[in-house]
Amino acid sequence: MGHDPGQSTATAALDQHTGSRLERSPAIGHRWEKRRRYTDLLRLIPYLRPYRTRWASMFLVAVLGMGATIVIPLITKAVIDGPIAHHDQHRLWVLGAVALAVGILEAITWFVRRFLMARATLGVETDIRKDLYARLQILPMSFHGNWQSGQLLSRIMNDLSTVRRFISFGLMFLVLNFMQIVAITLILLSMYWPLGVVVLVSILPIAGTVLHYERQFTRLSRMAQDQAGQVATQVEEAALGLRVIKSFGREDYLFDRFDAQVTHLNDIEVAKVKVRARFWTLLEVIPNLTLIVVLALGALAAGQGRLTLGTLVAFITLMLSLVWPIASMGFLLSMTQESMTAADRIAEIFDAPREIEDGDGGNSRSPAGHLELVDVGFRFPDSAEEADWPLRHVNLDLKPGETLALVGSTGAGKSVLTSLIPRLYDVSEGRILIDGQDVRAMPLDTLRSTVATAFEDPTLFSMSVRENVTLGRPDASDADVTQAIEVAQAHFVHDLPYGLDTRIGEQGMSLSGGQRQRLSLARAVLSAPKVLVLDDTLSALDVHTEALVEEALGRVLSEVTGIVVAHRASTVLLADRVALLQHGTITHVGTHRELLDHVPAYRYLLAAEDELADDLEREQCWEDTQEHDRLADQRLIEHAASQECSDESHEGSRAQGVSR
Ligand SMILES: Nc1ncnc2c1ncn2[C@@H]1O[C@H](COP(=O)(O)OP(=O)(O)OP(=O)(O)O)[C@@H](O)[C@H]1O
Repeated sequence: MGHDPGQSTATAALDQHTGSRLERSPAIGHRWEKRRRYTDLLRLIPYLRPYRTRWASMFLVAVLGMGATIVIPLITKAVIDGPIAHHDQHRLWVLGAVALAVGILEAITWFVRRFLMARATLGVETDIRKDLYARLQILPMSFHGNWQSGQLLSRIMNDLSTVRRFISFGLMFLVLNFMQIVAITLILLSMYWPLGVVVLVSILPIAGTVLHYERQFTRLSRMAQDQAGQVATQVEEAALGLRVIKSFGREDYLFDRFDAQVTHLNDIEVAKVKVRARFWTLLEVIPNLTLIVVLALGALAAGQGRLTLGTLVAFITLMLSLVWPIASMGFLLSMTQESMTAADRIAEIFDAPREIEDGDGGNSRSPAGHLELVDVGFRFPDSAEEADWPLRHVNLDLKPGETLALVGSTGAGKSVLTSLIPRLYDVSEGRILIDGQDVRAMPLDTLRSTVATAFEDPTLFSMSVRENVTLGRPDASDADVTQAIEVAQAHFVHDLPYGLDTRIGEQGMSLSGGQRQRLSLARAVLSAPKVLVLDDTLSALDVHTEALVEEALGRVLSEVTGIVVAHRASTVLLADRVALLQHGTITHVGTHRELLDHVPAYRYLLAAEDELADDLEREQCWEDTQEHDRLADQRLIEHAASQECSDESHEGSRAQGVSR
């Protein structure tokens, strides 16, 4: 094949705009070229098992239809060489009736096959889709960090539909057409072998054409599918980031980016169409050319009496019935290539390593919540060898019921550290223990019901407020929900149009940042964990609401082991001790006051001086108030005592008076 400008444009475009992304990402890459492409498609075939009876019936009906297609020309031959040649009207009626019956049978098989097809294969698509979704749920954070959600979306929607179309339609016709071509060629050879050989020889260029275009088409199919994922990502980002885009007035900029991506998808599709057009044209032209040759040679043979007229008519009719199966092979083979690359993209998700394996250590007793980090080190799974470790030699020991504030500069690794506890990531070295048991040995269900996290950037789902809050504990009673809402000071939910049953928008966008944080906090509190992790959960609250939440949270934290990521002194005061995270490790642990007094880095981090001063003042004020209250109480007691004394003396003197 010569140089294809359409294809090169598409390739260059993809390299420029998405190729770099594809190559960078270990998850996508061009691994597919090295894979055994057929096996990925074959791996999906077992999904047909529950529907095998329907599929087998569909196939049998289709074979019956194919048989009818082949039989009709043979009846035609019998009619021409028999009743017509011998002027036998009775046999003509009989054979005519048989031909009509076979024609009706063929029509019925078409109808039944289509009816069965939908039922046999839509279920397959649904089953694979459910399994894919389940797989996405258990794949680790590192996988989701690497993959654009648009790529996942396009795989779970477009690629699966491509595979389903192939399984329901393409695969069956590929097999049927192949059977039809072989059967008709054999019949043609047996009818008049010289013409049969002509037909057989014409299959060679057809096979050559298929082999020639197959690789190009596969490559372009894969590029188009990856690019469709890029487009889906752009749409998703534009929808989610609409507020930012509008506020910066950058709609045109986003549109241009989208336009570029869609144009590249278009270029690839055009390149695909060009390859397909050549491929299909040859597959259409070759059988038609063969037909012309057969017609000429057949007419010659019939003229010389080596072939009956009926045989020639049947031969040509059968040849004509070969044109569609051969021509459609182009379409079917391109469909096969597309579904192979689609299956390959689906297999990349199924094959992505799980990384976080379920622990099998049984621990039946309910955990107390003693949390230990022993020489913990962490680096991201796909980070370069020479990259720094975000965390190294981290040691912590939190007794049940103790709360620790984790303080560190932005990007110090606080979130990463907290995400190691529920095993969103696994430690790279060292151990995390809960009640002496390594978290990696705990069943994930147990671990994640033991540890609950409220994140700084809370995600809410498109469901009711109640469903969002009870996510970690679906069986929570109304009283529990009310209590969690009380702790999180999320009373605003009662003012929503349908209260707790109000459906909140995509990502809870109809709520403010602080409202979302409070629902996320209520969710974490409600799940009644033994270890509660609050990753800067109160950052979006105003000081008054924060103070109310902290007061209620203090009660919750006294019953669980808590880690509170804190940037503000007010939050730190929730904790019994504070740990300072610097340079990827815990450098100091102590009380807030100890660290304030002795660690300049801590002082620098926590206090804008005036905030610190306020804070100290508040503490001092609180202590003063306590002292004041104590003194007041003391005075009250003394006053009451003196009252009692004076009353007594009064009573006494009255009594004396009376006695006197
Ligand atoms: N998925 C990731 N892959 C690679 N590096 C990451 C990833 N997530 C975070 N990091 C890096 O790890 C470091 C620690 O991030 P982390 O989110 O824990 O910081 P943090 O202390 O919680 O910061 P902040 O106070 O701003 O929330 C940062 O340098 C960050 O860039």
